[in-house]
Amino acid sequence: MEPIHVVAGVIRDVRGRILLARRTQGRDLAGLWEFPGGKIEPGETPQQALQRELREELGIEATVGGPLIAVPQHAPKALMLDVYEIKHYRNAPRGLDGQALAWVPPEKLAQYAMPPADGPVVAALLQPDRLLITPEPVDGDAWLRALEASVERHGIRRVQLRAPLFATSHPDDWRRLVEQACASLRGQGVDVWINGDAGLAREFDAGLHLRSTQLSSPAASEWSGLRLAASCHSMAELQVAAGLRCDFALLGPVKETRSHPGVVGIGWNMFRDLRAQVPVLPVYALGGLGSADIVESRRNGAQGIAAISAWNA
Ligand SMILES: Nc1nc2c([nH]c(=O)n2[C@@H]2O[C@H](COP(=O)(O)OP(=O)(O)OP(=O)(O)O)[C@@H](O)[C@H]2O)c(=O)[nH]1
Ligand SMILES: [Mg+2]
Repeated sequence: MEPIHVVAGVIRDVRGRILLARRTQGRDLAGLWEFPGGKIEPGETPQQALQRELREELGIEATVGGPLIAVPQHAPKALMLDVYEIKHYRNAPRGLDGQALAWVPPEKLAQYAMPPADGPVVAALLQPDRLLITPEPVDGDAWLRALEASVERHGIRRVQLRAPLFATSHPDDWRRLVEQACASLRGQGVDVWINGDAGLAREFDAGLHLRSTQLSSPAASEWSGLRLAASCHSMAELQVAAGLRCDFALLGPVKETRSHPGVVGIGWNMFRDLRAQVPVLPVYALGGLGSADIVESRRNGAQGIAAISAWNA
């Protein structure tokens, strides 16, 4: 069955607060908060549909801006939640269907109970759209300096410290590098994640980025209290990541990569289809992608791009 195409708007007031509407009784998902909007009718463009919905539901005349993210969802209902920024609008929004309205500071959005597909929308508003994954160090000091420079040059706000070979062959050097990297990246305002090692994540108060192999035997007690993210290659792994309430997952490879030559990517259609199985979970796309792919990734339901090669040059 074709998914229902739903358009919704991010409407801000002069203080930067965002408008949520509460779904009224007697409809599906009653009582949950949502971004105002509704279903596209035959013959309408998404922008026309959104203008009409906002006129009908809120009494405003809106100018639709750029797309934020389009979240595909398979179940419980097949839909595509296609969200746009509202550039400006005339009239003060009112709940014309009797729905309650709330102006919510962005950092408080997570306190409102929303439908599953809104999870990635809120993440797209609040969290970084690019995630840098480190390469293996050759020389530790050079690795650290290069990391700081890449973060600066590419405007990176989220980093995964990953070096499985070096971490195994030089565990003490790796621990020291992780310590230095955490200190310096935090000074640059970066959210730091550590690949695979719960002990290091705990010691340096970073998130734990789970390898896909760790998802097959979840060590819930060892990970308790840590922020979790996960690398996934299949629907089953994505479902484990969602079950662990990961902050986000990585899914790929979308295209063939320099680090894995000869491994064919899954492509955007497959990416979208897989991520639609776990609507609530923010998912970065990776594999042969960089800054130029962020817009397309958002059209396919991604939080953005994760990459080694693109941002370590
Ligand atoms: N407007 C809106 N709909 C959402 C959001 N998240 C989400 O899952 N949906 C789902 O998308 C569908 C939107 O349909 P709707 O009920 O608002 O449709 P509508 O305004 O055209 O009115 P209708 O109820 O008369 O059909 C619902 O199944 C709703 O649960 C959201 O943030 N905003
Ligand atoms: Mg509606």
